[in-house]
Amino acid sequence: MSIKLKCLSHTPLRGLNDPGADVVREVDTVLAQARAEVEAFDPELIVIFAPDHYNGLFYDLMPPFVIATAAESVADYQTLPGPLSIPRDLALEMTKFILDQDVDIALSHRLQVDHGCTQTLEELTGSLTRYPAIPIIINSVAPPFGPYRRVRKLGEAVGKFLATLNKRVLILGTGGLSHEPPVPLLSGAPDEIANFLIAGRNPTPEARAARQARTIAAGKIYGTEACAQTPLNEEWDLAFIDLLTNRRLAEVDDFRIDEISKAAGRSTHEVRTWVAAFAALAATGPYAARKDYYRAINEWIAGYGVVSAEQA
Ligand SMILES: O=C(O)CCc1cccc(O)c1O
Ligand SMILES: [Fe+2]
Repeated sequence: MSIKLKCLSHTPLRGLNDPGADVVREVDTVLAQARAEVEAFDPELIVIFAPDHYNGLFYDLMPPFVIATAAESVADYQTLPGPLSIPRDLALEMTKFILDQDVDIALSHRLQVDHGCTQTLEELTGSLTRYPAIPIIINSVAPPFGPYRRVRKLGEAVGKFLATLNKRVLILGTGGLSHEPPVPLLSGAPDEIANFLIAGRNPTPEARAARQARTIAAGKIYGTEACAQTPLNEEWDLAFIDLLTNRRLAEVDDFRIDEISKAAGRSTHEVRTWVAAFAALAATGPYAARKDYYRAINEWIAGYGVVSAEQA
């Protein structure tokens, strides 16, 4: 068993509403390096913890955690279409193992995944099918959320399963850090928006284009006084990265959902995927982690970070 981890932000505005060329180049360089490391590691399995943004999962039945044996990209924004390459039997075995660890997880034999999963797969591997990958979706965008300690337990269960395999495994977490894109809330929503949040699967191309235009417009004013959304919070982001790299993961058990939403934005909870990823790695033994990159990037609506770790 050999395990490596990468956690990084995603943003569908990359390429659609870019910051200055120097910042774009900086991030390109960081991602090229990360991708080269993945290529050199040559993983036999990827486990990707990802959020969903009302593309695959809706309030008609909103699960806290889902694992999939088959999944297809909805190709939102500029992401790749097509199926992921999921090892079906191994995903089923992992599901049973997680349940046996007293962690409830929903199972999908036909999941739709969005940029929250596919962007990172593409950035780190060049496609959606380069390596066998098992996606685990953690609800991070559609409140209410369970406590962070449950996410840590989920990660632990996954890590214990990975420790039983004799494989090179890459664990990925995608999303965060601080940010609040214009994702509507069900609470108080007018009927049309409520209907979308409850049962908005497979929107028309026009609806997708309108959503993309809304996000781009938000990116153009994000962080200014004209913007109603909670701004980026570099201090929160760096403290969170510090907690991970200093192996203080247990502290997430004290995280307060509402406080984080207020301090760093409602979508900051995508860091739940990072918590699960690190908990999985930590369950396999001691680890060493490093911060590869951080910058608060308003144009992308992203406290943008990249962190790597491996067994020590
Ligand atoms: O739900 C949507 O369509 C917007 C999603 C979105 C926007 C900006 C930064 C992100 O990280 C992100 O996920
Ligand atoms: Fe996101």
